[in-house]
Amino acid sequence: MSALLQCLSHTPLKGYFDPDAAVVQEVDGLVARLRGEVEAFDPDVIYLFWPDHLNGFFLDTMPQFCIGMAAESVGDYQTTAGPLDVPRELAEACANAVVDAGIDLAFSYRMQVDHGCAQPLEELTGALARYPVVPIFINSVAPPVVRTRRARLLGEAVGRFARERGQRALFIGSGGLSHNPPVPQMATATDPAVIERLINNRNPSKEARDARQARTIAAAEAFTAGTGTLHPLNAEWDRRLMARLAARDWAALDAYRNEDITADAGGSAHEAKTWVAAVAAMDAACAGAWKAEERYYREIPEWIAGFGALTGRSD
Ligand SMILES: O=C(O)/C=C/c1cccc(O)c1O
Ligand SMILES: [Fe+2]
Repeated sequence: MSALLQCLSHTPLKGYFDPDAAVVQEVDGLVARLRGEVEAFDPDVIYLFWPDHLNGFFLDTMPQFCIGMAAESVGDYQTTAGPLDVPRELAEACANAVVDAGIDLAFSYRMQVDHGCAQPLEELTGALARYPVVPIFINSVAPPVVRTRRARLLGEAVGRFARERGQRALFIGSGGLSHNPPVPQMATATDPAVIERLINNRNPSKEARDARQARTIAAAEAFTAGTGTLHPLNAEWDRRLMARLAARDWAALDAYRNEDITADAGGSAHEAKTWVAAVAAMDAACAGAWKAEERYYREIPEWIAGFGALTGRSD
């Protein structure tokens, strides 16, 4: 089967609070190369594993996994608002196959996606709707969150489905690695307004969105200056995870404990489960016949990101 894998960190802080020009140029160069590879591959369909940040999924009902049969971008930070090109029948068939494989997942005919989905789509393909895309949400910010093993099983089920379909498939994992942006948690929230935003903050006003973005930028500035309270980045943790993914060391990957991920790499490092799912999907789609390549890693505090990239190509 002809398949391509691109796992890439995202960050909405690009363009708002940037590192040195040389680093921006380095990442721009990386993204341009990855996009060139996607264009050359010319996928029939993209399966995009993505984490939301309390922009489309809230604590009124938080699924662990959700597949979109139709989806639209909310346009947070610098991402574009508007519809994705979701092939409805394919997404429905994928959901059927995944549930039939024993992975319970929610589904949505009105999925709202944020930068966790829109940024990699725009960066890797040039537009929200350049290619048909099946968006697959993994809860990564609202505990309890799934273990890595469940993300692997989800990915494998999607990969087996893609293999049966036989289309040229691009698998994307968006997010991670170690990082801890200022996302409020129900366990520690005391302000009723914050609690209400956690439970339901769909379609906020422009002022509310701008205020949230300003809070994130201020947190990034303090983090970079060493005066913030955010969990530090952890390059060693990130590099080890990337090596295990590249080696498809499922025993080691399945053994990650959620409490260790939070303690070692920060609350939003759970986003790396999108990489686990995407690598597992690639592995199942190719029946193991593919090669992984670690493409990039750098700690970028300005972007609150252990920033990495991993590519896989079918043999
Ligand atoms: O949702 C937000 O407001 C911020 C999200 C964020 C910040 C920094 C790095 C990331 O990967 C994020 O998703
Ligand atoms: Fe994120």
